Amino acid sequence: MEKTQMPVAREEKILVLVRLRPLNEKEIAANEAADWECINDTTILYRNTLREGSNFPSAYSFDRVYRGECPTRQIYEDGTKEIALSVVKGINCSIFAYGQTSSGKTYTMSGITEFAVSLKSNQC
Ligand SMILES: Nc1ncnc2c1ncn2[C@@H]1O[C@H](COP(=O)(O)OP(=O)(O)OP(=O)(O)O)[C@@H](O)[C@H]1O
Repeated sequence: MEKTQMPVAREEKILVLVRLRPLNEKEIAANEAADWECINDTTILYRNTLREGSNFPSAYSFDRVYRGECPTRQIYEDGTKEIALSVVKGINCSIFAYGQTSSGKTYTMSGITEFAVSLKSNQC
């Protein structure tokens, strides 16, 4: 196929967002420090000194990353609202959370579900 006949690149269908959880009371009391830091809107940095000298990269980029203090509302607005609206319009899509235990999956998914439900009831 000639280059001019190549199909136009399709828009990306999968969006990967990373949300850092703030340290909880127990972690603060134990003087723990967060291992991850958002250094801009798309990159997180691993800053555990145990990894010093390792060959693993310390910066990882995603479609969007959110600091611990970022409210669920913001994550909903710029990360998942459009997807929720598509579902309301009958387009199949899904949102799922992945992460280690106590990382905030339930907290985030319950929060965005509440916003999505209020969006749907506002549309009825
Ligand atoms: N962004 C956040 N801001 C404040 N508190 C948070 C945040 N994320 C999680 N938490 C709190 O951290 C604790 C663990 O969160 P959560 O239960 O959502 O984790 P989980 O990933 O669903 O855990 P598990 O895999 O064990 O079910 C909860 O007490 C929750 O309220």
